[in-house]
Amino acid sequence: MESSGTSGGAAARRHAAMLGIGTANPTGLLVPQDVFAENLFRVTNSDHLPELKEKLKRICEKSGIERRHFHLTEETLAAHPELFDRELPSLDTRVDMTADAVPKLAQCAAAKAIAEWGRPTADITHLVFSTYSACQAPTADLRLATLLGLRPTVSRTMLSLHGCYGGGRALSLAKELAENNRGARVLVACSEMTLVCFGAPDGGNIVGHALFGDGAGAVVVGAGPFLDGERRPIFEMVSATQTTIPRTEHALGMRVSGGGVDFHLAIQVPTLVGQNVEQCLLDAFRSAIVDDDDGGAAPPPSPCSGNGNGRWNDLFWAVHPGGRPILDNINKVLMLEPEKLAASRHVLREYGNMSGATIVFVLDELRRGRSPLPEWGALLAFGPGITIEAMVLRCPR
Ligand SMILES: CC(C)(COP(=O)(O)OP(=O)(O)OC[C@H]1O[C@@H](n2cnc3c(N)ncnc32)[C@H](O)[C@@H]1OP(=O)(O)O)[C@@H](O)C(=O)NCCC(=O)NCCSC(=O)CC(=O)O
Repeated sequence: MESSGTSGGAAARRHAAMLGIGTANPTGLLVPQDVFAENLFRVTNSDHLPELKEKLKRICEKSGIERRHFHLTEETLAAHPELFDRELPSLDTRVDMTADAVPKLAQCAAAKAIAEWGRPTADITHLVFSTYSACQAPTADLRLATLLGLRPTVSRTMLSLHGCYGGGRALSLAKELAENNRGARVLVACSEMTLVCFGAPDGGNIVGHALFGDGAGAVVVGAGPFLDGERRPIFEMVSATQTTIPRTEHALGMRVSGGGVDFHLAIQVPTLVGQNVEQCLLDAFRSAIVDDDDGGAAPPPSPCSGNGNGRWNDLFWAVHPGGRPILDNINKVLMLEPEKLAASRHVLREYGNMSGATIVFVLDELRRGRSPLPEWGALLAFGPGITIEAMVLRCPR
């Protein structure tokens, strides 16, 4: 596998850290998963496809999801039949609707992250925005910067169509920006809305219907020295790697067409992720170097095989819950105790797969947990490529 790693250069570096985390969901619709198939087939006039409806019900039952939030309401769908009638062109409608809704949802999450961070919005120096819903320029990051009142000098980067690894990539980029620009404070925002891919169910998109939901996550990232009023770091971002699994380009993908964004999810995705994840983790831990001036912190656990010695269980885990079998496979390959993936399963259950934003929900859930976290942890996110983002995290004592 091709793997690129960043740990930040010479010794005595200051690792970037997450200084504020916020999440948001649209207020439009909260749909319980057990009525999702009935609702979807009714509102899209698809009840003439009973076998497909039964299949969607089976998939929903096995999804590990209990409810999902959506921006689209039944009223909006009634006014815009092009959003579910694939004979009608709908890209204009989708572009118009997402142009405002996607950055506004990001604004809700970002406002929470900035409030927790504790410094004025004007202190944000960089913005990294990730979404699979960006179809026009100026891009959604500029709209978000305007909504938040960021400085005109804020340095913006837009990540488009990275899918579920967009959150991991944005955090990794934020780490590099923070560690290499003294005083930088980077706002990461991921905002995902299914209205860009919503359509009447057909055989090709049935799993996506059962999985994806709407949500936004935001994180303020900075490296020391820390400023007056800043809260103490939530998670230190010690090292990060990105790995592409060779010859899997066709397994997972998105494509913009006249009818919006189509998702392709091959049935092999959970197996492919399971087969490759441990090597990515080993690479990420190998590139982790601890600061000399780190206050006497123990070094990260040395890379280890999951075959029996159980060291992976010494960590806390922030894993993108791409789907229940993905979590099951990771659990099995790394021989994790069941509670290690509890935060990921909780987010999957309560919100579904919100693509790139999901990892921020998992981080938020982890730090809110009742019991203290172990010192060291691992973040994993996956998406088209197949691309795996891995990051070594440290929970400051
Ligand atoms: C769909 C599932 C809930 C089904 O659960 P199980 O696999 O345990 O159950 P199962 O084997 O009985 O399958 C139930 C039915 O779903 C069908 N099925 C399963 N996976 C399918 C797929 N990828 N495409 C089409 N059909 C699929 C099976 O054939 C079966 O059909 P029948 O009942 O007719 O026999 C699960 O496989 C799942 O969550 N898969 C998605 C994982 C995934 O690819 N996630 C990545 C999301 S994208 C992401 O996170 C990154 C990104 O987008 O960037």
